[in-house]
Amino acid sequence: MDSRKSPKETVLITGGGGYFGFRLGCALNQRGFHVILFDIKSPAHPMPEGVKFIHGDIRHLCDVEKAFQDVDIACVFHIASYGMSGREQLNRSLIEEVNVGGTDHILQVCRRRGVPRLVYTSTFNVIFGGQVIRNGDESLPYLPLHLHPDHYSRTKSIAEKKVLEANGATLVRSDGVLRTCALRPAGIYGPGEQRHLPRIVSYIERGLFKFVYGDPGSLVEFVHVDNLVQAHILASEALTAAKAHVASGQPYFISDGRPVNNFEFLRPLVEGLGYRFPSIRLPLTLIYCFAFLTEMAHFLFGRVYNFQPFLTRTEVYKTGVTHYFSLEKAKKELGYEAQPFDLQEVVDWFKAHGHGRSPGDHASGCLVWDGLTVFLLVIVVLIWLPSPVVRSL
Ligand SMILES: NC(=O)c1ccc[n+]([C@@H]2O[C@H](COP(=O)([O-])OP(=O)(O)OC[C@H]3O[C@@H](n4cnc5c(N)ncnc54)[C@H](O)[C@@H]3O)[C@@H](O)[C@H]2O)c1
Repeated sequence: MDSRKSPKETVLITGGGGYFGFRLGCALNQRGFHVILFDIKSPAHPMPEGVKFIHGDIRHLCDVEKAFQDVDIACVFHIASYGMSGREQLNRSLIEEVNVGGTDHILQVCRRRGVPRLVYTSTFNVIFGGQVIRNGDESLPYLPLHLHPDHYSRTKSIAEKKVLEANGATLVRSDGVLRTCALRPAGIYGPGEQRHLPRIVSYIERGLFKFVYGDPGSLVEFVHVDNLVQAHILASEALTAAKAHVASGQPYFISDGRPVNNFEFLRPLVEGLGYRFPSIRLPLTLIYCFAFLTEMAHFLFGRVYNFQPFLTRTEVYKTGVTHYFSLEKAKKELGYEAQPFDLQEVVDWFKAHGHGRSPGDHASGCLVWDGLTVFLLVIVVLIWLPSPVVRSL
Protein backbone atom coordinates (compact mmCIF):
# COMPACT_ATOMS: atom_id res chain seq x y z
CA MET A 1 0.00 0.00 0.00
CA ASP A 2 2.83 2.38 -0.68
CA SER A 3 1.04 5.34 -2.20
CA ARG A 4 4.19 6.50 -4.03
CA LYS A 5 4.36 3.26 -5.99
CA SER A 6 0.66 2.58 -6.57
CA PRO A 7 -1.21 5.87 -6.35
CA LYS A 8 -4.36 4.59 -8.00
CA GLU A 9 -5.05 1.35 -6.17
CA THR A 10 -8.64 0.85 -5.07
CA VAL A 11 -9.50 -0.33 -1.58
CA LEU A 12 -12.90 -1.31 -0.24
CA ILE A 13 -13.86 -0.81 3.41
CA THR A 14 -16.83 -2.74 4.81
CA GLY A 15 -18.30 -0.83 7.75
CA GLY A 16 -16.90 2.31 6.11
CA GLY A 17 -19.81 4.36 7.43
CA GLY A 18 -18.77 3.64 11.04
CA TYR A 19 -16.34 5.48 13.25
CA PHE A 20 -13.17 3.58 12.53
CA GLY A 21 -13.97 2.60 8.93
CA PHE A 22 -14.60 6.19 7.92
CA ARG A 23 -11.43 7.42 9.62
CA LEU A 24 -9.42 4.75 7.81
CA GLY A 25 -11.10 5.66 4.50
CA CYS A 26 -10.17 9.33 4.91
CA ALA A 27 -6.55 8.46 5.76
CA LEU A 28 -6.24 6.20 2.70
CA ASN A 29 -7.89 8.82 0.49
CA GLN A 30 -5.30 11.35 1.66
CA ARG A 31 -2.59 8.91 0.64
CA GLY A 32 -3.93 8.78 -2.90
CA PHE A 33 -6.02 5.60 -2.91
CA HIS A 34 -9.43 5.21 -4.49
CA VAL A 35 -11.61 4.42 -1.53
CA ILE A 36 -14.98 2.66 -1.56
CA LEU A 37 -16.94 2.69 1.69
CA PHE A 38 -19.53 -0.07 1.94
CA ASP A 39 -22.09 0.07 4.75
CA ILE A 40 -25.78 -0.06 5.63
CA LYS A 41 -25.51 3.43 7.03
CA SER A 42 -23.82 6.44 5.50
CA PRO A 43 -21.04 8.21 7.41
CA ALA A 44 -21.96 10.87 9.94
CA HIS A 45 -19.51 13.30 8.28
CA PRO A 46 -19.38 14.83 4.81
CA MET A 47 -17.68 12.56 2.29
CA PRO A 48 -14.24 13.78 1.18
CA GLU A 49 -13.76 14.19 -2.55
CA GLY A 50 -12.62 10.98 -4.17
CA VAL A 51 -14.29 8.70 -1.62
CA LYS A 52 -17.25 6.69 -2.89
CA PHE A 53 -20.02 5.37 -0.65
CA ILE A 54 -21.96 2.24 -1.60
CA HIS A 55 -25.03 1.44 0.42
CA GLY A 56 -25.29 -2.30 1.03
CA ASP A 57 -25.62 -5.08 3.55
CA ILE A 58 -22.92 -7.74 3.95
CA ARG A 59 -25.67 -10.20 4.91
CA HIS A 60 -26.88 -10.07 1.30
CA LEU A 61 -24.53 -11.71 -1.18
CA CYS A 62 -25.97 -9.73 -4.08
CA ASP A 63 -25.17 -6.42 -2.30
CA VAL A 64 -21.58 -7.54 -1.78
CA GLU A 65 -21.23 -8.70 -5.38
CA LYS A 66 -22.57 -5.39 -6.64
CA ALA A 67 -20.06 -3.42 -4.55
CA PHE A 68 -17.14 -5.43 -5.95
CA GLN A 69 -18.17 -5.39 -9.60
CA ASP A 70 -16.57 -3.25 -12.34
CA VAL A 71 -13.49 -2.43 -10.29
CA ASP A 72 -10.20 -4.13 -9.43
CA ILE A 73 -9.89 -4.01 -5.69
CA ALA A 74 -6.36 -4.30 -4.32
CA CYS A 75 -7.31 -4.71 -0.68
CA VAL A 76 -10.45 -5.17 1.40
CA PHE A 77 -10.57 -3.90 4.96
CA HIS A 78 -13.36 -5.95 6.53
CA ILE A 79 -14.51 -3.84 9.45
CA ALA A 80 -18.33 -4.14 9.45
CA SER A 81 -19.63 -5.85 12.54
CA TYR A 82 -22.63 -5.90 14.81
CA GLY A 83 -23.29 -6.46 18.52
CA MET A 84 -20.26 -4.90 20.17
CA SER A 85 -21.90 -3.06 23.05
CA GLY A 86 -25.09 -2.30 24.94
CA ARG A 87 -28.41 -3.81 23.86
CA GLU A 88 -26.95 -4.80 20.45
CA GLN A 89 -24.99 -7.45 22.35
CA LEU A 90 -28.22 -9.26 23.12
CA ASN A 91 -29.50 -9.69 19.54
CA ARG A 92 -27.94 -13.08 18.83
CA SER A 93 -29.40 -13.84 15.41
CA LEU A 94 -28.45 -10.51 13.87
CA ILE A 95 -24.96 -10.74 15.39
CA GLU A 96 -24.45 -14.14 13.80
CA GLU A 97 -25.82 -13.09 10.42
CA VAL A 98 -23.57 -10.03 10.20
CA ASN A 99 -20.37 -11.25 11.84
CA VAL A 100 -20.26 -14.82 10.52
CA GLY A 101 -22.56 -14.87 7.48
CA GLY A 102 -21.34 -11.45 6.32
CA THR A 103 -17.69 -12.51 6.64
CA ASP A 104 -18.41 -15.64 4.58
CA HIS A 105 -19.86 -13.45 1.84
CA ILE A 106 -16.88 -11.10 1.84
CA LEU A 107 -14.39 -14.00 1.61
CA GLN A 108 -16.41 -15.70 -1.11
CA VAL A 109 -16.59 -12.56 -3.25
CA CYS A 110 -12.90 -11.70 -2.67
CA ARG A 111 -11.96 -15.08 -4.15
CA ARG A 112 -14.40 -14.80 -7.00
CA ARG A 113 -13.38 -11.25 -7.92
CA GLY A 114 -9.64 -11.88 -7.54
CA VAL A 115 -9.00 -9.56 -4.58
CA PRO A 116 -5.45 -10.38 -3.40
CA ARG A 117 -5.48 -8.95 0.15
CA LEU A 118 -7.89 -8.73 3.08
CA VAL A 119 -7.31 -7.20 6.51
CA TYR A 120 -9.89 -8.18 9.13
CA THR A 121 -10.65 -5.99 12.15
CA SER A 122 -11.02 -8.47 15.00
CA THR A 123 -10.91 -7.81 18.76
CA PHE A 124 -9.04 -8.67 21.99
CA ASN A 125 -12.20 -10.63 22.87
CA VAL A 126 -11.28 -13.61 20.69
CA ILE A 127 -8.76 -14.50 23.43
CA PHE A 128 -10.18 -12.73 26.48
CA GLY A 129 -13.30 -13.91 28.26
CA GLY A 130 -12.89 -12.67 31.82
CA GLN A 131 -9.60 -14.40 32.74
CA VAL A 132 -6.62 -12.32 33.90
CA ILE A 133 -4.08 -11.89 31.06
CA ARG A 134 -0.85 -9.95 31.59
CA ASN A 135 1.28 -9.15 28.55
CA GLY A 136 -0.31 -11.97 26.55
CA ASP A 137 0.87 -12.60 23.02
CA GLU A 138 -0.43 -14.12 19.79
CA SER A 139 0.60 -17.64 20.86
CA LEU A 140 -2.31 -17.69 23.32
CA PRO A 141 -5.10 -20.07 22.24
CA TYR A 142 -8.53 -18.81 21.25
CA LEU A 143 -11.00 -18.75 24.14
CA PRO A 144 -13.15 -21.90 23.73
CA LEU A 145 -16.37 -20.76 22.05
CA HIS A 146 -18.66 -21.96 24.87
CA LEU A 147 -16.79 -19.78 27.39
CA HIS A 148 -17.58 -16.48 25.69
CA PRO A 149 -19.96 -14.49 27.85
CA ASP A 150 -21.50 -12.84 24.77
CA HIS A 151 -22.32 -13.75 21.20
CA TYR A 152 -20.47 -10.82 19.62
CA SER A 153 -17.10 -12.09 20.92
CA ARG A 154 -17.95 -15.68 19.96
CA THR A 155 -18.87 -14.69 16.40
CA LYS A 156 -15.85 -12.40 16.02
CA SER A 157 -13.72 -15.40 16.99
CA ILE A 158 -15.45 -17.65 14.43
CA ALA A 159 -15.05 -14.94 11.78
CA GLU A 160 -11.37 -14.34 12.59
CA LYS A 161 -10.64 -18.06 12.20
CA LYS A 162 -12.46 -18.15 8.87
CA VAL A 163 -10.46 -15.15 7.66
CA LEU A 164 -7.12 -16.62 8.68
CA GLU A 165 -8.01 -20.04 7.25
CA ALA A 166 -8.84 -18.35 3.93
CA ASN A 167 -5.23 -17.20 3.68
CA GLY A 168 -3.66 -18.89 0.66
CA ALA A 169 -6.98 -19.69 -1.04
CA THR A 170 -6.71 -19.60 -4.82
CA LEU A 171 -8.31 -16.69 -6.62
CA VAL A 172 -10.79 -17.45 -9.37
CA ARG A 173 -9.96 -14.64 -11.78
CA SER A 174 -6.16 -14.66 -11.48
CA ASP A 175 -3.20 -16.95 -10.79
CA GLY A 176 -2.63 -15.54 -7.34
CA VAL A 177 -3.90 -16.39 -3.88
CA LEU A 178 -5.84 -14.44 -1.30
CA ARG A 179 -3.67 -13.21 1.57
CA THR A 180 -5.34 -12.36 4.86
CA CYS A 181 -4.46 -11.17 8.34
CA ALA A 182 -6.39 -10.06 11.43
CA LEU A 183 -5.82 -7.13 13.76
CA ARG A 184 -7.16 -7.45 17.32
CA PRO A 185 -7.68 -3.95 18.70
CA ALA A 186 -8.24 -2.84 22.29
CA GLY A 187 -11.15 -0.46 22.99
CA ILE A 188 -11.12 2.32 20.38
CA TYR A 189 -11.23 5.99 21.43
CA GLY A 190 -10.74 9.33 19.74
CA PRO A 191 -12.62 12.55 19.00
CA GLY A 192 -16.12 11.86 17.66
CA GLU A 193 -16.15 8.22 18.75
CA GLN A 194 -19.82 7.21 18.88
CA ARG A 195 -20.02 3.78 20.44
CA HIS A 196 -18.66 3.96 23.99
CA LEU A 197 -17.82 7.55 24.90
CA PRO A 198 -21.25 9.18 24.35
CA ARG A 199 -22.83 6.46 26.48
CA ILE A 200 -20.29 7.10 29.25
CA VAL A 201 -20.75 10.87 28.97
CA SER A 202 -24.54 10.44 29.14
CA TYR A 203 -24.14 8.44 32.37
CA ILE A 204 -21.88 11.15 33.75
CA GLU A 205 -24.32 13.91 32.78
CA ARG A 206 -27.36 12.11 34.13
CA GLY A 207 -25.61 11.70 37.47
CA LEU A 208 -25.40 7.92 37.05
CA PHE A 209 -21.61 7.72 37.29
CA LYS A 210 -21.62 7.49 41.08
CA PHE A 211 -19.15 4.70 41.68
CA VAL A 212 -16.31 2.77 40.15
CA TYR A 213 -15.80 -0.96 40.61
CA GLY A 214 -13.16 -3.68 40.71
CA ASP A 215 -9.58 -3.71 41.88
CA PRO A 216 -7.88 -0.30 41.42
CA GLY A 217 -4.81 -2.25 40.25
CA SER A 218 -6.67 -3.91 37.37
CA LEU A 219 -5.27 -2.92 33.98
CA VAL A 220 -6.86 -2.81 30.54
CA GLU A 221 -5.89 -1.18 27.25
CA PHE A 222 -7.22 1.25 24.68
CA VAL A 223 -6.18 2.24 21.19
CA HIS A 224 -6.44 5.69 19.66
CA VAL A 225 -8.28 5.58 16.35
CA ASP A 226 -5.28 6.99 14.47
CA ASN A 227 -2.95 4.34 15.89
CA LEU A 228 -5.41 1.74 14.64
CA VAL A 229 -5.50 3.41 11.23
CA GLN A 230 -1.70 3.21 11.11
CA ALA A 231 -1.78 -0.48 12.05
CA HIS A 232 -4.30 -1.30 9.31
CA ILE A 233 -2.31 0.44 6.61
CA LEU A 234 0.86 -1.32 7.74
CA ALA A 235 -0.93 -4.68 7.86
CA SER A 236 -2.17 -4.22 4.31
CA GLU A 237 1.37 -3.45 3.15
CA ALA A 238 2.70 -6.47 5.05
CA LEU A 239 0.51 -8.72 2.88
CA THR A 240 2.30 -7.64 -0.30
CA ALA A 241 5.27 -9.28 -2.02
CA ALA A 242 7.31 -6.13 -1.29
CA LYS A 243 7.07 -7.05 2.41
CA ALA A 244 7.54 -10.77 1.74
CA HIS A 245 3.87 -11.39 2.65
CA VAL A 246 5.04 -11.37 6.26
CA ALA A 247 1.54 -10.85 7.68
CA SER A 248 -0.08 -13.68 5.67
CA GLY A 249 -2.36 -15.72 7.89
CA GLN A 250 -1.28 -13.83 11.02
CA PRO A 251 -3.15 -12.19 13.92
CA TYR A 252 -1.77 -9.10 15.73
CA PHE A 253 -2.80 -7.38 18.95
CA ILE A 254 -3.03 -3.60 18.53
CA SER A 255 -3.23 -1.03 21.33
CA ASP A 256 -1.60 2.19 22.53
CA GLY A 257 0.75 -0.06 24.51
CA ARG A 258 -0.09 1.62 27.83
CA PRO A 259 -2.04 -0.64 30.22
CA VAL A 260 -4.14 1.51 32.54
CA ASN A 261 -6.98 1.15 35.03
CA ASN A 262 -10.22 1.59 33.09
CA PHE A 263 -11.61 4.30 35.39
CA GLU A 264 -8.31 6.15 35.68
CA PHE A 265 -8.26 6.25 31.88
CA LEU A 266 -11.66 7.97 32.01
CA ARG A 267 -10.77 10.37 34.83
CA PRO A 268 -9.56 13.19 32.50
CA LEU A 269 -12.86 12.96 30.62
CA VAL A 270 -15.00 13.12 33.78
CA GLU A 271 -13.00 15.94 35.34
CA GLY A 272 -12.37 17.70 32.02
CA LEU A 273 -16.14 18.02 31.58
CA GLY A 274 -16.38 19.53 35.08
CA TYR A 275 -17.73 16.55 37.02
CA ARG A 276 -16.48 14.97 40.23
CA PHE A 277 -14.75 11.60 39.93
CA PRO A 278 -16.63 9.06 42.13
CA SER A 279 -15.06 8.03 45.42
CA ILE A 280 -17.22 4.93 46.03
CA ARG A 281 -15.73 1.64 44.84
CA LEU A 282 -17.91 -1.49 44.58
CA PRO A 283 -16.81 -5.13 44.22
CA LEU A 284 -16.61 -6.49 40.67
CA THR A 285 -18.72 -9.56 41.52
CA LEU A 286 -21.59 -7.37 42.62
CA ILE A 287 -21.58 -5.42 39.36
CA TYR A 288 -21.27 -8.67 37.42
CA CYS A 289 -24.39 -10.04 39.21
CA PHE A 290 -26.18 -6.78 38.47
CA ALA A 291 -25.21 -7.02 34.78
CA PHE A 292 -26.41 -10.64 34.72
CA LEU A 293 -29.79 -9.62 36.17
CA THR A 294 -30.06 -6.78 33.66
CA GLU A 295 -29.37 -9.20 30.81
CA MET A 296 -32.03 -11.57 32.19
CA ALA A 297 -34.51 -8.72 32.38
CA HIS A 298 -33.67 -7.79 28.80
CA PHE A 299 -34.12 -11.41 27.73
CA LEU A 300 -37.57 -11.52 29.35
CA PHE A 301 -38.88 -8.06 28.51
CA GLY A 302 -36.63 -6.89 25.63
CA ARG A 303 -39.28 -7.64 23.00
CA VAL A 304 -41.77 -5.37 24.70
CA TYR A 305 -39.30 -2.72 25.85
CA ASN A 306 -35.87 -2.83 24.18
CA PHE A 307 -34.09 -0.85 26.90
CA GLN A 308 -30.36 -0.08 27.00
CA PRO A 309 -28.78 -2.21 29.75
CA PHE A 310 -26.61 -0.16 32.09
CA LEU A 311 -23.80 -2.70 31.58
CA THR A 312 -23.54 -6.21 30.14
CA ARG A 313 -21.41 -8.98 31.70
CA THR A 314 -18.85 -8.66 28.92
CA GLU A 315 -18.59 -4.93 29.54
CA VAL A 316 -17.98 -5.61 33.24
CA TYR A 317 -15.13 -7.99 32.38
CA LYS A 318 -13.72 -5.69 29.73
CA THR A 319 -13.58 -2.78 32.15
CA GLY A 320 -12.75 -4.48 35.43
CA VAL A 321 -10.52 -7.52 34.81
CA THR A 322 -6.83 -7.16 33.96
CA HIS A 323 -6.07 -8.02 30.36
CA TYR A 324 -3.35 -6.51 28.22
CA PHE A 325 -1.21 -7.80 25.39
CA SER A 326 2.29 -7.41 24.03
CA LEU A 327 2.84 -5.32 20.87
CA GLU A 328 6.13 -7.03 20.03
CA LYS A 329 4.82 -9.00 17.05
CA ALA A 330 3.08 -5.96 15.52
CA LYS A 331 6.21 -3.86 16.05
CA LYS A 332 8.57 -6.44 14.61
CA GLU A 333 6.54 -7.68 11.64
CA LEU A 334 4.39 -4.66 10.73
CA GLY A 335 6.65 -1.86 11.94
CA TYR A 336 3.80 -0.58 14.16
CA GLU A 337 4.73 2.22 16.55
CA ALA A 338 1.98 3.55 18.79
CA GLN A 339 1.93 7.35 18.90
CA PRO A 340 1.19 9.01 22.25
CA PHE A 341 -2.38 10.38 22.60
CA ASP A 342 -4.47 11.45 25.58
CA LEU A 343 -8.14 12.23 26.22
CA GLN A 344 -7.81 16.02 25.89
CA GLU A 345 -8.99 16.10 22.27
CA VAL A 346 -11.94 13.92 23.28
CA VAL A 347 -12.81 16.37 26.08
CA ASP A 348 -12.51 19.25 23.60
CA TRP A 349 -14.75 17.40 21.13
CA PHE A 350 -17.50 16.92 23.72
CA LYS A 351 -17.23 20.54 24.85
CA ALA A 352 -17.46 21.73 21.26
CA HIS A 353 -20.65 19.66 20.95
CA GLY A 354 -22.37 21.29 23.90
CA HIS A 355 -21.32 18.96 26.72
CA GLY A 356 -19.65 19.83 30.00
CA ARG A 357 -20.98 21.03 33.30
CA SER A 358 -21.73 24.68 33.80
CA PRO A 359 -21.82 26.06 37.37
CA GLY A 360 -25.20 25.41 39.01
CA ASP A 361 -26.01 22.40 36.82
CA HIS A 362 -28.01 19.69 38.52
CA ALA A 363 -27.61 16.17 37.29
CA SER A 364 -31.04 14.74 36.61
CA GLY A 365 -31.67 11.19 37.72
CA CYS A 366 -29.53 11.75 40.86
CA LEU A 367 -32.25 10.54 43.17
CA VAL A 368 -32.88 7.40 41.15
CA TRP A 369 -29.22 6.59 41.07
CA ASP A 370 -28.62 7.42 44.72
CA GLY A 371 -31.41 4.93 45.42
CA LEU A 372 -29.80 2.30 43.22
CA THR A 373 -26.40 2.83 44.85
CA VAL A 374 -27.96 2.32 48.28
CA PHE A 375 -29.73 -0.79 46.95
CA LEU A 376 -26.42 -2.22 45.67
CA LEU A 377 -24.71 -1.44 48.97
CA VAL A 378 -27.50 -3.23 50.86
CA ILE A 379 -27.00 -6.30 48.65
CA VAL A 380 -23.23 -6.20 49.38
CA VAL A 381 -23.92 -6.13 53.11
CA LEU A 382 -26.43 -8.98 52.81
CA ILE A 383 -23.98 -11.10 50.80
CA TRP A 384 -21.26 -10.62 53.41
CA LEU A 385 -23.41 -11.21 56.47
CA PRO A 386 -23.44 -14.81 57.75
CA SER A 387 -26.62 -16.56 56.52
CA PRO A 388 -28.18 -17.11 60.05
CA VAL A 389 -28.08 -13.34 60.53
CA VAL A 390 -29.73 -12.78 57.13
CA ARG A 391 -32.43 -15.38 57.89
CA SER A 392 -33.23 -13.72 61.20
CA LEU A 393 -33.75 -10.33 59.50
N1 LIG B 1 -15.09 0.17 19.13
C1 LIG B 1 -14.26 -0.60 19.83
O1 LIG B 1 -13.92 -0.32 20.97
C2 LIG B 1 -13.73 -1.87 19.20
C3 LIG B 1 -12.82 -2.66 19.93
C4 LIG B 1 -12.31 -3.82 19.33
C5 LIG B 1 -12.68 -4.17 18.04
N2 LIG B 1 -13.56 -3.36 17.36
C6 LIG B 1 -13.91 -3.71 15.99
O2 LIG B 1 -13.59 -2.58 15.20
C7 LIG B 1 -14.49 -2.47 14.12
C8 LIG B 1 -15.02 -1.05 13.99
O3 LIG B 1 -15.59 -0.63 15.19
P1 LIG B 1 -16.32 0.79 15.30
O4 LIG B 1 -16.15 1.24 16.71
O5 LIG B 1 -15.89 1.68 14.21
O6 LIG B 1 -17.83 0.35 15.12
P2 LIG B 1 -18.99 1.04 14.31
O7 LIG B 1 -20.26 0.45 14.86
O8 LIG B 1 -18.85 2.51 14.29
O9 LIG B 1 -18.75 0.48 12.83
C9 LIG B 1 -19.26 -0.73 12.38
C10 LIG B 1 -19.97 -0.44 11.06
O10 LIG B 1 -20.43 -1.68 10.53
C11 LIG B 1 -21.63 -1.38 9.85
N3 LIG B 1 -22.45 -2.58 9.67
C12 LIG B 1 -23.12 -3.27 10.61
N4 LIG B 1 -23.83 -4.25 10.04
C13 LIG B 1 -23.58 -4.17 8.71
C14 LIG B 1 -24.03 -4.92 7.61
N5 LIG B 1 -24.90 -5.92 7.75
N6 LIG B 1 -23.59 -4.59 6.37
C15 LIG B 1 -22.73 -3.54 6.20
N7 LIG B 1 -22.28 -2.79 7.22
C16 LIG B 1 -22.70 -3.11 8.47
C17 LIG B 1 -22.34 -0.41 10.78
O11 LIG B 1 -23.38 0.29 10.11
C18 LIG B 1 -21.20 0.47 11.22
O12 LIG B 1 -21.09 1.61 10.41
C19 LIG B 1 -15.54 -3.54 14.32
O13 LIG B 1 -15.24 -4.64 13.51
C20 LIG B 1 -15.39 -3.95 15.76
O14 LIG B 1 -15.76 -5.30 15.96
C21 LIG B 1 -14.08 -2.23 17.91
